[in-house]
Amino acid sequence: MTNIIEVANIQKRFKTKTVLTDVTLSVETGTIYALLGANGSGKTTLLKIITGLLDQDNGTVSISHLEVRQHQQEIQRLFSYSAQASTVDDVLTGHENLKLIAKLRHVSNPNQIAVDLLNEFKLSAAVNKRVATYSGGMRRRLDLAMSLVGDPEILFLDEPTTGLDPLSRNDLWETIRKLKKAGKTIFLTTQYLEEADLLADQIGFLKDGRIIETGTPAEMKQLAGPEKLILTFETEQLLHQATSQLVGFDLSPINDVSLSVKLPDTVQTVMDILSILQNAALKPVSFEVTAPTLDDVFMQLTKEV
Ligand SMILES: Nc1ncnc2c1ncn2[C@@H]1O[C@H](COP(=O)(O)OP(=O)(O)OP(=O)(O)O)[C@@H](O)[C@H]1O
Repeated sequence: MTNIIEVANIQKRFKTKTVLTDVTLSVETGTIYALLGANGSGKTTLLKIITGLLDQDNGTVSISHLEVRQHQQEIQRLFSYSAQASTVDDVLTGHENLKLIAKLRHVSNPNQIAVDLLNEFKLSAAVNKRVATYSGGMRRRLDLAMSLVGDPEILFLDEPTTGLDPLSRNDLWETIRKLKKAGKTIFLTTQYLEEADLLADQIGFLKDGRIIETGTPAEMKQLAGPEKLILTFETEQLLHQATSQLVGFDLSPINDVSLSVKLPDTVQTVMDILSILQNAALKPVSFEVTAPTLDDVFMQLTKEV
């Protein structure tokens, strides 16, 4: 696998405000990279720098081994950029919007491209309707369709599902997955942990102008610690008895009748614990193994030190 995007030591300040301190990341060809960060953490600024819309103060960006600032024109053919604010024209229909972009990008047969993309993005029913009448989900789908005119290798999507209802969000996730299957490289920004978890091959966590953690969703979740076993007993007294039997395990009380146990080796530790409880005739009313979520990691990483 080769890296199609390489970002090294990017710094950016607006007047006296430093937004990006030192950002380094890379994206493998044909994968989805999710840049995760809170509001105002600098995601859009970084995206604009990577796509050459904004100049950095320091550091380098290359796409397909070409330095972005030196090769603006060659690079622009390789990617599309879907900004947070929709760029579709409200007074035009979906078909007209697509045809216009196709003409601007000098694509042959703009009419056919528009028809094909409207079909692909389930917008054919609205082909002759003005975009002003579209729902948020349809508008985002049209945005994405427009970004595919000219068949770019890389798609930059700035918060693609912000403001969408859960159904439209799911639809869009499905579309993004399909685009990856078709070989596209996708770089998206998001505030949604679930989105990063479900879509990304790699997540970069942006905070205080740096990527403070990076990894697969599974690796990121490991930062929040191992899985836990939640045990619930019928009475407080039974819980006390169980606690005194489970010496040497990493226990934390949850409430009067429940506790959690950290599981360094999930299956073995659960078997050991249940066997100890069985021998002591202490039957819990329920037990559940819980995996850490990206929410746990987010909480941990955004905690002020
Ligand atoms: N042109 C500008 N001039 C001055 N400050 C700016 C400019 N653009 C962005 N900023 C500031 O830089 C910081 C990062 O903004 P940016 O839009 O990159 O964050 P973000 O992570 O994309 O946030 P959001 O999720 O809210 O879109 C913010 O504090 C913002 O006010």
